[in-house]
Amino acid sequence: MSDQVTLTQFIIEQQRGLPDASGTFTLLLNNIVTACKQISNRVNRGALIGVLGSAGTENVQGEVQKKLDIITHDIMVRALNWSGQVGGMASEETDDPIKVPTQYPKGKYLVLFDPLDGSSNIDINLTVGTIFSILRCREGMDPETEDFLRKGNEQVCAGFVLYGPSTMLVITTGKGVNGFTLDQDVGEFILTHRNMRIPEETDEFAINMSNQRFWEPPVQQYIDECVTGVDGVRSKNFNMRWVASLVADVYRILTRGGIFLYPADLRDPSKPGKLRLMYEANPMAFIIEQAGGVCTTGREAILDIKPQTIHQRVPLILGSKTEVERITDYYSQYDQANT
Ligand SMILES: O=P(O)(O)OC[C@H]1O[C@](O)(COP(=O)(O)O)[C@@H](O)[C@@H]1O
Ligand SMILES: [Mg+2]
Ligand SMILES: [Mg+2]
Repeated sequence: MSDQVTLTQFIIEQQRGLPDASGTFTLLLNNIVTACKQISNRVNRGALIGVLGSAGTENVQGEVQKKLDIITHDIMVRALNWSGQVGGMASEETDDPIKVPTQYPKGKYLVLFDPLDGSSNIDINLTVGTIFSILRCREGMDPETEDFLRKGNEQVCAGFVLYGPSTMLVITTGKGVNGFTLDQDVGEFILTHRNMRIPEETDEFAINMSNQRFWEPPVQQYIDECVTGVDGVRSKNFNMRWVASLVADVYRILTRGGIFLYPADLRDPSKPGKLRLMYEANPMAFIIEQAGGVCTTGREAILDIKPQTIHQRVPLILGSKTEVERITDYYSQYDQANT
Protein backbone atom coordinates (compact mmCIF):
# COMPACT_ATOMS: atom_id res chain seq x y z
CA MET A 1 0.00 0.00 0.00
CA SER A 2 1.27 3.44 -0.90
CA ASP A 3 1.07 4.89 2.63
CA GLN A 4 3.29 2.18 4.12
CA VAL A 5 6.56 3.35 5.66
CA THR A 6 9.58 1.06 5.35
CA LEU A 7 12.31 0.87 7.98
CA THR A 8 14.82 2.62 5.70
CA GLN A 9 12.39 5.46 4.98
CA PHE A 10 11.66 5.79 8.69
CA ILE A 11 15.34 5.96 9.65
CA ILE A 12 16.11 8.49 6.89
CA GLU A 13 13.22 10.61 8.17
CA GLN A 14 14.54 10.38 11.77
CA GLN A 15 18.07 11.35 10.68
CA ARG A 16 16.92 14.23 8.48
CA GLY A 17 17.87 17.51 10.05
CA LEU A 18 20.54 16.00 12.32
CA PRO A 19 23.64 18.14 11.73
CA ASP A 20 26.15 15.24 11.65
CA ALA A 21 23.98 12.67 9.83
CA SER A 22 26.02 11.29 6.93
CA GLY A 23 23.99 8.20 5.99
CA THR A 24 26.52 5.80 7.52
CA PHE A 25 24.16 4.81 10.32
CA THR A 26 21.41 3.99 7.79
CA LEU A 27 23.90 1.83 5.90
CA LEU A 28 24.91 0.00 9.07
CA LEU A 29 21.32 -0.62 10.03
CA ASN A 30 20.48 -1.89 6.55
CA ASN A 31 23.23 -4.48 6.87
CA ILE A 32 22.05 -5.61 10.31
CA VAL A 33 18.51 -5.87 9.04
CA THR A 34 19.56 -7.87 5.97
CA ALA A 35 21.36 -10.30 8.31
CA CYS A 36 18.19 -10.62 10.39
CA LYS A 37 16.13 -11.37 7.28
CA GLN A 38 18.59 -14.15 6.43
CA ILE A 39 18.35 -15.47 10.00
CA SER A 40 14.55 -15.32 9.81
CA ASN A 41 14.72 -17.45 6.68
CA ARG A 42 16.98 -20.09 8.31
CA VAL A 43 14.88 -20.21 11.50
CA ASN A 44 11.70 -20.51 9.47
CA ARG A 45 13.01 -23.38 7.33
CA GLY A 46 14.35 -25.20 10.42
CA ALA A 47 14.37 -28.97 10.04
CA LEU A 48 13.95 -28.69 6.25
CA ILE A 49 17.52 -27.45 5.96
CA GLY A 50 18.96 -29.37 8.90
CA VAL A 51 19.73 -26.40 11.16
CA LEU A 52 18.01 -27.57 14.37
CA GLY A 53 19.73 -29.34 17.26
CA SER A 54 22.99 -29.03 19.13
CA ALA A 55 26.36 -28.21 17.57
CA GLY A 56 28.15 -30.23 20.24
CA THR A 57 30.34 -27.25 21.26
CA GLU A 58 30.30 -24.80 24.19
CA ASN A 59 30.52 -21.00 24.18
CA VAL A 60 32.58 -18.82 26.55
CA GLN A 61 29.92 -19.10 29.27
CA GLY A 62 30.00 -22.90 29.19
CA GLU A 63 26.59 -23.15 27.49
CA VAL A 64 26.04 -25.83 24.87
CA GLN A 65 25.78 -24.15 21.48
CA LYS A 66 22.96 -24.93 19.10
CA LYS A 67 23.77 -25.18 15.40
CA LEU A 68 21.74 -22.03 14.89
CA ASP A 69 23.75 -20.13 17.56
CA ILE A 70 26.78 -20.54 15.31
CA ILE A 71 24.99 -20.01 11.98
CA THR A 72 23.34 -16.79 13.18
CA HIS A 73 26.62 -15.52 14.67
CA ASP A 74 28.37 -16.08 11.32
CA ILE A 75 25.58 -14.29 9.42
CA MET A 76 25.84 -11.25 11.70
CA VAL A 77 29.65 -11.06 11.53
CA ARG A 78 29.66 -11.30 7.75
CA ALA A 79 27.02 -8.59 7.34
CA LEU A 80 28.81 -6.25 9.75
CA ASN A 81 32.18 -6.74 8.03
CA TRP A 82 30.62 -5.98 4.66
CA SER A 83 28.85 -2.89 5.94
CA GLY A 84 32.19 -1.07 6.23
CA GLN A 85 30.64 0.91 9.10
CA VAL A 86 31.96 -0.96 12.16
CA GLY A 87 35.22 -0.64 14.05
CA GLY A 88 34.63 -3.94 15.83
CA MET A 89 31.96 -6.21 17.24
CA ALA A 90 31.27 -8.48 20.18
CA SER A 91 29.00 -11.51 20.23
CA GLU A 92 27.61 -13.84 22.89
CA GLU A 93 29.22 -16.67 20.97
CA THR A 94 32.90 -15.63 21.05
CA ASP A 95 35.20 -15.04 24.01
CA ASP A 96 36.82 -11.83 22.75
CA PRO A 97 35.64 -8.95 20.58
CA ILE A 98 35.85 -9.63 16.84
CA LYS A 99 38.17 -7.53 14.70
CA VAL A 100 37.20 -6.36 11.23
CA PRO A 101 39.46 -8.12 8.66
CA THR A 102 41.93 -5.81 6.92
CA GLN A 103 40.20 -6.02 3.51
CA TYR A 104 37.18 -4.08 4.85
CA PRO A 105 37.13 -0.39 5.80
CA LYS A 106 36.64 0.37 9.48
CA GLY A 107 33.72 2.57 10.45
CA LYS A 108 32.67 4.55 13.50
CA TYR A 109 30.36 2.08 15.27
CA LEU A 110 30.76 -0.85 17.64
CA VAL A 111 28.03 -3.49 17.51
CA LEU A 112 27.39 -5.97 20.32
CA PHE A 113 24.89 -8.73 19.73
CA ASP A 114 23.19 -11.89 20.91
CA PRO A 115 22.72 -13.57 17.51
CA LEU A 116 20.10 -16.03 18.73
CA ASP A 117 18.31 -15.25 21.95
CA GLY A 118 16.18 -17.96 23.56
CA SER A 119 18.02 -20.68 21.72
CA SER A 120 16.79 -23.34 24.17
CA ASN A 121 13.41 -22.77 22.48
CA ILE A 122 14.55 -23.34 18.92
CA ASP A 123 14.01 -27.10 18.82
CA ILE A 124 10.47 -26.78 20.22
CA ASN A 125 9.47 -24.19 17.61
CA LEU A 126 8.92 -21.25 19.97
CA THR A 127 9.81 -17.61 19.34
CA VAL A 128 13.52 -16.72 19.34
CA GLY A 129 15.30 -13.51 18.34
CA THR A 130 18.42 -11.44 17.68
CA ILE A 131 19.39 -8.57 20.02
CA PHE A 132 21.82 -5.77 19.11
CA SER A 133 23.37 -2.72 20.76
CA ILE A 134 25.25 0.03 18.88
CA LEU A 135 27.92 2.32 20.36
CA ARG A 136 30.09 4.92 18.68
CA CYS A 137 33.85 4.60 18.35
CA ARG A 138 36.63 6.63 16.79
CA GLU A 139 36.57 6.08 13.01
CA GLY A 140 39.30 3.80 11.70
CA MET A 141 40.35 2.57 15.16
CA ASP A 142 41.03 -1.07 15.97
CA PRO A 143 39.15 -1.30 19.27
CA GLU A 144 40.41 -3.21 22.28
CA THR A 145 38.12 -4.91 24.80
CA GLU A 146 38.27 -1.80 27.02
CA ASP A 147 36.73 0.30 24.22
CA PHE A 148 33.56 -1.81 24.36
CA LEU A 149 33.10 -1.51 28.13
CA ARG A 150 30.80 1.50 28.11
CA LYS A 151 27.65 2.23 30.06
CA GLY A 152 24.30 1.43 28.46
CA ASN A 153 23.32 5.08 28.45
CA GLU A 154 26.00 5.66 25.78
CA GLN A 155 24.15 3.45 23.26
CA VAL A 156 23.13 5.26 20.06
CA CYS A 157 20.73 2.52 19.00
CA ALA A 158 19.34 -0.74 20.33
CA GLY A 159 16.99 -3.24 18.80
CA PHE A 160 15.81 -6.78 18.58
CA VAL A 161 14.24 -8.94 15.92
CA LEU A 162 11.64 -11.54 16.88
CA TYR A 163 11.31 -14.70 14.82
CA GLY A 164 7.77 -15.61 15.82
CA PRO A 165 4.42 -15.96 14.05
CA SER A 166 5.52 -12.69 12.37
CA THR A 167 9.12 -11.56 12.05
CA MET A 168 9.29 -8.20 13.82
CA LEU A 169 11.92 -5.57 14.49
CA VAL A 170 11.71 -3.31 17.55
CA ILE A 171 14.16 -0.42 17.59
CA THR A 172 15.13 2.78 19.35
CA THR A 173 17.65 5.49 18.51
CA GLY A 174 16.69 7.45 21.62
CA LYS A 175 13.54 8.97 20.15
CA GLY A 176 10.92 6.50 21.33
CA VAL A 177 10.40 2.90 20.28
CA ASN A 178 8.96 1.72 17.00
CA GLY A 179 7.96 -1.74 15.77
CA PHE A 180 8.19 -3.04 12.19
CA THR A 181 6.76 -6.22 10.70
CA LEU A 182 8.58 -8.07 7.94
CA ASP A 183 6.44 -8.25 4.81
CA GLN A 184 7.79 -11.54 3.46
CA ASP A 185 6.31 -10.88 0.01
CA VAL A 186 8.33 -7.71 -0.58
CA GLY A 187 11.20 -8.43 1.82
CA GLU A 188 10.84 -5.14 3.72
CA PHE A 189 10.22 -4.25 7.35
CA ILE A 190 7.11 -2.06 7.44
CA LEU A 191 6.27 0.33 10.30
CA THR A 192 3.31 -1.28 12.08
CA HIS A 193 3.74 -0.22 15.74
CA ARG A 194 4.51 3.49 15.98
CA ASN A 195 5.69 4.94 19.29
CA MET A 196 5.23 1.88 21.51
CA ARG A 197 4.43 2.74 25.14
CA ILE A 198 4.40 0.36 28.11
CA PRO A 199 1.29 0.68 30.31
CA GLU A 200 2.37 1.93 33.76
CA GLU A 201 0.12 -0.48 35.65
CA THR A 202 0.05 -4.23 35.22
CA ASP A 203 -1.15 -7.44 36.80
CA GLU A 204 1.15 -9.83 34.93
CA PHE A 205 4.60 -11.01 36.04
CA ALA A 206 7.27 -13.16 34.37
CA ILE A 207 9.83 -15.12 36.35
CA ASN A 208 11.32 -18.61 36.29
CA MET A 209 9.62 -19.97 39.43
CA SER A 210 11.90 -23.00 39.57
CA ASN A 211 14.63 -20.71 40.97
CA GLN A 212 12.45 -19.50 43.85
CA ARG A 213 14.53 -21.00 46.65
CA PHE A 214 17.59 -19.00 45.50
CA TRP A 215 15.95 -15.55 45.41
CA GLU A 216 16.74 -12.75 47.84
CA PRO A 217 13.99 -11.68 50.31
CA PRO A 218 12.75 -8.61 48.30
CA VAL A 219 11.94 -10.84 45.31
CA GLN A 220 10.41 -13.50 47.58
CA GLN A 221 8.17 -10.82 49.10
CA TYR A 222 7.15 -9.30 45.76
CA ILE A 223 6.26 -12.60 44.08
CA ASP A 224 4.56 -13.94 47.19
CA GLU A 225 2.29 -10.89 47.21
CA CYS A 226 1.47 -11.37 43.51
CA VAL A 227 0.63 -15.04 43.99
CA THR A 228 -1.55 -14.34 47.04
CA GLY A 229 -3.69 -12.13 44.77
CA VAL A 230 -7.00 -10.75 46.12
CA ASP A 231 -6.40 -12.47 49.44
CA GLY A 232 -3.22 -10.48 50.14
CA VAL A 233 -1.93 -6.91 50.38
CA ARG A 234 -2.22 -6.34 46.62
CA SER A 235 -5.99 -6.97 46.65
CA LYS A 236 -5.92 -8.08 43.01
CA ASN A 237 -5.10 -11.27 41.14
CA PHE A 238 -1.99 -11.57 38.98
CA ASN A 239 -1.33 -13.66 35.90
CA MET A 240 2.05 -15.25 35.09
CA ARG A 241 3.87 -15.85 31.78
CA TRP A 242 7.39 -17.15 31.10
CA VAL A 243 8.43 -17.82 27.51
CA ALA A 244 12.16 -18.26 28.37
CA SER A 245 13.07 -16.12 25.35
CA LEU A 246 13.92 -12.63 26.59
CA VAL A 247 12.90 -11.17 23.23
CA ALA A 248 9.39 -12.65 23.48
CA ASP A 249 8.91 -11.71 27.14
CA VAL A 250 10.06 -8.13 26.46
CA TYR A 251 7.85 -7.84 23.38
CA ARG A 252 4.81 -8.91 25.40
CA ILE A 253 5.63 -6.28 28.04
CA LEU A 254 6.04 -3.59 25.36
CA THR A 255 2.65 -4.53 24.00
CA ARG A 256 0.44 -5.07 27.05
CA GLY A 257 2.62 -4.24 30.08
CA GLY A 258 4.01 -6.52 32.76
CA ILE A 259 7.13 -7.09 34.83
CA PHE A 260 10.03 -9.42 33.96
CA LEU A 261 12.48 -10.62 36.58
CA TYR A 262 15.68 -12.62 36.25
CA PRO A 263 16.93 -11.54 39.66
CA ALA A 264 20.22 -12.05 41.49
CA ASP A 265 20.66 -15.68 42.31
CA LEU A 266 22.26 -16.73 45.62
CA ARG A 267 23.44 -20.05 44.17
CA ASP A 268 26.77 -18.91 42.78
CA PRO A 269 28.24 -15.49 43.72
CA SER A 270 30.26 -15.44 40.48
CA LYS A 271 26.97 -15.37 38.51
CA PRO A 272 24.87 -12.45 39.78
CA GLY A 273 21.87 -13.25 37.58
CA LYS A 274 21.78 -15.13 34.29
CA LEU A 275 21.43 -12.53 31.59
CA ARG A 276 24.34 -10.68 30.04
CA LEU A 277 24.71 -6.94 30.52
CA MET A 278 26.20 -5.81 27.24
CA TYR A 279 24.10 -7.56 24.62
CA GLU A 280 20.93 -8.52 26.51
CA ALA A 281 20.24 -6.18 29.45
CA ASN A 282 21.62 -2.91 27.99
CA PRO A 283 19.77 -2.96 24.66
CA MET A 284 16.55 -4.07 26.37
CA ALA A 285 16.96 -1.36 29.02
CA PHE A 286 17.37 1.34 26.35
CA ILE A 287 14.22 0.12 24.60
CA ILE A 288 12.16 -0.32 27.79
CA GLU A 289 13.08 3.13 29.14
CA GLN A 290 12.37 4.77 25.78
CA ALA A 291 8.91 3.16 25.94
CA GLY A 292 8.22 4.63 29.38
CA GLY A 293 9.18 1.58 31.44
CA VAL A 294 11.93 1.04 34.01
CA CYS A 295 14.91 -1.33 33.98
CA THR A 296 17.05 -2.10 37.03
CA THR A 297 19.04 -4.73 38.88
CA GLY A 298 16.77 -3.96 41.84
CA ARG A 299 19.49 -1.73 43.29
CA GLU A 300 20.88 0.18 40.31
CA ALA A 301 19.64 1.37 36.92
CA ILE A 302 20.94 -1.02 34.25
CA LEU A 303 21.94 1.85 31.95
CA ASP A 304 24.23 3.33 34.67
CA ILE A 305 26.38 0.20 35.16
CA LYS A 306 30.02 0.51 34.12
CA PRO A 307 30.80 -2.90 32.58
CA GLN A 308 33.87 -4.80 33.76
CA THR A 309 33.84 -7.55 31.15
CA ILE A 310 32.13 -8.21 27.81
CA HIS A 311 30.19 -11.24 29.06
CA GLN A 312 29.32 -9.88 32.51
CA ARG A 313 26.00 -11.10 33.94
CA VAL A 314 23.49 -8.87 35.74
CA PRO A 315 20.26 -9.25 37.65
CA LEU A 316 17.51 -7.91 35.38
CA ILE A 317 14.13 -6.49 36.40
CA LEU A 318 12.17 -4.53 33.81
CA GLY A 319 8.75 -3.44 32.71
CA SER A 320 5.78 -1.38 33.87
CA LYS A 321 6.89 1.59 35.95
CA THR A 322 4.75 1.18 39.08
CA GLU A 323 5.62 -2.50 39.55
CA VAL A 324 9.36 -2.06 38.96
CA GLU A 325 9.37 0.87 41.39
CA ARG A 326 7.54 -1.24 43.97
CA ILE A 327 10.22 -3.91 43.87
CA THR A 328 13.09 -1.40 44.01
CA ASP A 329 11.42 -0.04 47.18
CA TYR A 330 11.46 -3.55 48.63
CA TYR A 331 15.18 -3.80 47.85
CA SER A 332 16.02 -0.48 49.49
CA GLN A 333 13.90 -1.27 52.59
CA TYR A 334 15.62 -4.64 52.86
CA ASP A 335 19.12 -3.19 52.37
CA GLN A 336 18.48 -0.44 54.94
CA ALA A 337 17.26 -2.98 57.50
CA ASN A 338 20.34 -5.14 56.89
CA THR A 339 23.19 -2.63 57.01
O1 LIG B 1 16.00 -21.11 30.86
P1 LIG B 1 15.80 -20.02 31.85
O2 LIG B 1 16.66 -20.13 33.07
O3 LIG B 1 14.35 -19.81 32.19
O4 LIG B 1 16.34 -18.67 31.15
C1 LIG B 1 15.66 -18.04 30.13
C2 LIG B 1 16.46 -16.86 29.68
O5 LIG B 1 17.67 -17.31 29.07
C3 LIG B 1 17.80 -16.83 27.76
O6 LIG B 1 17.33 -17.82 26.88
C4 LIG B 1 19.26 -16.54 27.49
O7 LIG B 1 19.52 -16.23 26.17
P2 LIG B 1 20.40 -17.16 25.15
O8 LIG B 1 19.48 -18.19 24.57
O9 LIG B 1 20.84 -16.13 24.16
O10 LIG B 1 21.53 -17.74 25.95
C5 LIG B 1 16.85 -15.63 27.70
O11 LIG B 1 16.37 -15.37 26.41
C6 LIG B 1 15.73 -16.04 28.64
O12 LIG B 1 15.09 -14.93 29.25
MG1 LIG C 1 20.11 -14.34 24.95
MG1 LIG D 1 22.00 -16.30 22.42
